[in-house]
Amino acid sequence: MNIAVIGATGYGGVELVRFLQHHPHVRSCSLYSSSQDGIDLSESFPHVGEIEGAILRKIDVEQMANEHEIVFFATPPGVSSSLAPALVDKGVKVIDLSGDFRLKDRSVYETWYKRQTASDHYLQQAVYGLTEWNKEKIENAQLLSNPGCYPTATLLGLAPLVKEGLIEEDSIIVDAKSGVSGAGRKASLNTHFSEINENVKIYKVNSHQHIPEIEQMLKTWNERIQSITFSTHLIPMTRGIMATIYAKAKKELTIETLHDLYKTSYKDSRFVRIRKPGQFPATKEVYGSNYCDIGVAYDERTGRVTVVSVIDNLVKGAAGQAIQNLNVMMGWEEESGLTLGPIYP
Ligand SMILES: NC(=O)C1=CN([C@@H]2O[C@H](COP(=O)(O)OP(=O)(O)OC[C@H]3O[C@@H](n4cnc5c(N)ncnc54)[C@H](OP(=O)(O)O)[C@@H]3O)[C@@H](O)[C@H]2O)C=CC1
Ligand SMILES: CC(=O)N[C@@H](CCC(=O)OP(=O)(O)O)C(=O)O
Repeated sequence: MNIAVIGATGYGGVELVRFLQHHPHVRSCSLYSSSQDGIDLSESFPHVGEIEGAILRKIDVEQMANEHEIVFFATPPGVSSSLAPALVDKGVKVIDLSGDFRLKDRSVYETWYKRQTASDHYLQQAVYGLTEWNKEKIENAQLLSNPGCYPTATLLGLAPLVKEGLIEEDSIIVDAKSGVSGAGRKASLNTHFSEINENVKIYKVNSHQHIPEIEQMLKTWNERIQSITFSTHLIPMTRGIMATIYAKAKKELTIETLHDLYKTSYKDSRFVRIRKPGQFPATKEVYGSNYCDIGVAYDERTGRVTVVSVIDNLVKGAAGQAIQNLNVMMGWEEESGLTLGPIYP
């Protein structure tokens, strides 16, 4: 299998390289850069060591289509929507980590991302890669749109409740926190040390681009869901997302029924772990791994459910889930290359 990674010099891309290096079905992959062709990836990232194919190559879609069966995009918005269609037309399988193909309605993308994306033909063809809940479509996907980091944590946390119709459709509130690597490697005023250290910042209030992505998926599970309240915070850590989700139950529940629902919903999901009643996950418990860990609670006084869902934004929230999707698309074992557990402490 000839694999290519575009954007290998970024955080998502180099995380793909880390996993692909140890993937049992991948012998080598070619790495592409729009700004550093001819340079060895280990110049930017000494931790990857001396690897085959480490010399970054210039992006040339025609030549890539001839050489590769699979191309990953780990690039900023706007790149895959302009380059991927030509690859797809030539029969290449594309896995895109950016948001370019996630929203089915172009006008919604333009409103939230403030830019243009690909034509409807490709948007409709793209399969949303929330692996645990979309496996049948992923198996046959040629253009795979990997979910955003916050949507992955949020949707895995909400799915059992929404699918079972257990919560009031207009009552969902998501309070999410992210480590700074979620913003990518490029330096910016908002993410440099003295802005982040000993600080917590809320950002993109009611305007985060992941709001329509989450709502789009929730609506496919329950068409009565219209909108959610979703807020994001930057916290002083490198990796990790915690999504704390609140919703009003339609009828009285018990913690036992809730816990059973989650256990049953994810009984065949290798990468989703449900905490025992009364226990909740922390981001360090998934650090560096492809796990999504979930804890649930029911407050008898208010009739509200609380769900806590944690992931590593660069793994289950990006490169790990992308490789999980590659495995499903190729008919390989779903956990191939992803079996390493979290790093702790
Ligand atoms: N960081 C995260 O936790 C997550 C990120 N994502 C998404 O994944 C994508 C990559 O994110 P991340 O790795 O964090 O970002 P980074 O900023 O760390 O890396 C992006 C890479 O894209 C390449 N690039 C920039 N402009 C272009 C261009 N015009 N054409 C081709 N390549 C370009 C750059 O490499 P070079 O200059 O070498 O070409 C750069 O290293 C983004 O869309 C992001 O939103 C999704 C989920 C989680
Ligand atoms: C901490 C941080 O800044 N996170 C980024 C995640 C961006 C991302 O993953 O963007 P797409 O999924 O839309 O490509 C953010 O909140 O915008």
